[in-house]
Amino acid sequence: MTSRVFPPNPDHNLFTKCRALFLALIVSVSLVICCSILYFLYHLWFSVVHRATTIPFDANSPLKLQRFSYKELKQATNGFHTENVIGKGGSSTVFKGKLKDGSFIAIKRLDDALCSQTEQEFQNEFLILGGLTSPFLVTLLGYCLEKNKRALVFEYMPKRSLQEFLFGNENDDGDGDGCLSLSWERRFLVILDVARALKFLHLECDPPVIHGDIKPSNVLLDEEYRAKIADFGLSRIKGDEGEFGGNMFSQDLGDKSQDLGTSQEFSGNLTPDSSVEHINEVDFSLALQASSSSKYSCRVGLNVGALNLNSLNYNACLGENELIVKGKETSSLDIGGDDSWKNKFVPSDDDFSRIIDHCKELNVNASSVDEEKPNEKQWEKDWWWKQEESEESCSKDYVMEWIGSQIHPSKTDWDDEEKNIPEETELENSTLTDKQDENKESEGKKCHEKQKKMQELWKEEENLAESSKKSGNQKSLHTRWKFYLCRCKNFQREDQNQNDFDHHNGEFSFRRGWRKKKKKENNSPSIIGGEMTSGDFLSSTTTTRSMRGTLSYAAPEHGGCEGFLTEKTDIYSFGVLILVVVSGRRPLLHILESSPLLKLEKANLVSWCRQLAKSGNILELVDERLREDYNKEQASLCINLALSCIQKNPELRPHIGDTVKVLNGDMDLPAAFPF
Ligand SMILES: Nc1ncnc2c1ncn2[C@@H]1O[C@H](COP(=O)(O)OP(=O)(O)OP(=O)(O)O)[C@@H](O)[C@H]1O
Repeated sequence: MTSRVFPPNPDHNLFTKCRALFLALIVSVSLVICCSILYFLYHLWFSVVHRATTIPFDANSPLKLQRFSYKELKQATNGFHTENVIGKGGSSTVFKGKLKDGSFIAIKRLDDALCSQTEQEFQNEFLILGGLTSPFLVTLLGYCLEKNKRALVFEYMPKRSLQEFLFGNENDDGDGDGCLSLSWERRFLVILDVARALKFLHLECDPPVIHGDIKPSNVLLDEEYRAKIADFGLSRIKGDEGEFGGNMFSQDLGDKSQDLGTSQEFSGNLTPDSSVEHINEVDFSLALQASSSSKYSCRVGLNVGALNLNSLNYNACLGENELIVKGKETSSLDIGGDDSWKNKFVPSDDDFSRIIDHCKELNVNASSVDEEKPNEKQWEKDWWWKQEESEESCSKDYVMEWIGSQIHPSKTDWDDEEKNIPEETELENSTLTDKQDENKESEGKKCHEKQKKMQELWKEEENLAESSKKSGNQKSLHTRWKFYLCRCKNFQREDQNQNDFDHHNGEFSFRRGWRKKKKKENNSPSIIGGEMTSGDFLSSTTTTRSMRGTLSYAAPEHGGCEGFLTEKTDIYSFGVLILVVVSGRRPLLHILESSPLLKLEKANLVSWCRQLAKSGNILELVDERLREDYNKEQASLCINLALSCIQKNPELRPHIGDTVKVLNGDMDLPAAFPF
């Protein structure tokens, strides 16, 4: 029987082929999808990991500044030799350099260990200052960007900073250049220059730029001692409905370069704003009553307080010869008519934990620090201590100053001083005939008396805290201060033997935190000689990282709120700066180490000035070193202007256009305003 062979079914073959093809297609598509997902995830991971240390930054986009190679800068500074160091910031060192053409430059080199904060400030300065040209601003000439190397190149300011001129420099070689070089005429011109610089930023830039960190170390002097403003790391560009600054620049500059907004346009080479004329016509007294509907009101600041920076699209792009910065607000800035924005003033637990971080920077043992948490409401209230005019506030100011001094490494701490007292008493009982010892003894007594006074103040503060506790309130600020003070004291003690930090040469500042200070012989460390103030200490704990100007110069409404900057915050700082320039004193002095005759009230320059104004004796504030060699009319004008600038209510502070007019003699100060 023969078997029957069936011919192959062509349909079946086709079906099999199609199926194989289909499977192959599915597999390859799946593979492509998987690969894409893996690729995407890898990129996501890569950007997240790298974002933690550096931030995407497209240096080619915004400005036409000279790009220096690191090698060039190295050559200009003799390999970044320490001899060429002319300044030190929180995360940067400033070098003097000489270019091949013989011209001098100042190079701000960021420390190698870049963190996002430092990079943000770098970008901020690069983008904001790089787009501005004014004789009252330090010119940014160029930059260097190589791997993790970052540097900004500025015009060199031969007379360095106003801070150094007023208070000397720890690195000063004692060549006689010091505060005495600043005659009254120079001081007055410095004040005028700073006012003009602010006028340029606030009124002649559209949108306005808010410097945000006006203080003597950021005012640099040229050969003729004319002042220019520097350090735009914390600056902000203000729009009608918000402000733009470092955070935004840094966060998404690279990512959002295609994402053009339209609502703000910022021109680097600006022409005067037409509204300036209008503002100039406003009567000064009316200006003091500026309503919140004013273009220059602090309404924006309130909005900014509630502004979520992440809700902004931002872009910077280069026009033909100018910087165009565009921003777009994509979400409502509604503050809801409530006080929620105020919460921005209140330091979070993070802020408090930052003090511990600062202490950690001292290589200290923070193991036991985890107790109390701030009472937010109380904190907000206490923030105003420094601004109140009452006697109580004065003592509080001083208490805060004193707290600052207590954690200053150069200051013997409370307990140690107490321990010293019996020693002095022993000396008293011994056969002391030596005159020197007698002096020591009386000094010891004076010191002891002051300590007692301070302890009484402390008790008063504690009693207040206790009573507020009993009445249902939570812990108040001063107890927290004491708590943190104790911590810091402990930290210091525990850390005394650490080799890698020289306490006696350390200093603390807002931006820097604790850092080493160059040792100088015969330079007894003191709060007066150093930069440390209670403000510094307070600010380190009450503020977010980006609010790092010295607290003494920071307006009360700034209050530790990130981004809460308006023109009026600059005006406040300017007011304090005027007082500092006129008096030749720091805003907060350390009483125990200054003249024993110095009264408590005088420790806080702002409070003291207000008191003098009340008693009609403001000229007492003028630097004694000027003796009678100053223009009394100008001095009292400056002090009165400063008083109007440091008013508690931002809206009552004058506009910068008016302050320039007043200084130029083109406008009178109002006869009276509340101190
Ligand atoms: N262009 C310059 N010419 C001369 N000296 C300068 C110049 N720029 C800065 N300095 C010096 O360097 C110091 C620190 O500079 P700058 O304030 O810009 O650094 P920073 O890191 O922002 O410091 P800080 O943390 O104090 O704000 C200044 O106080 C000044 O003495």
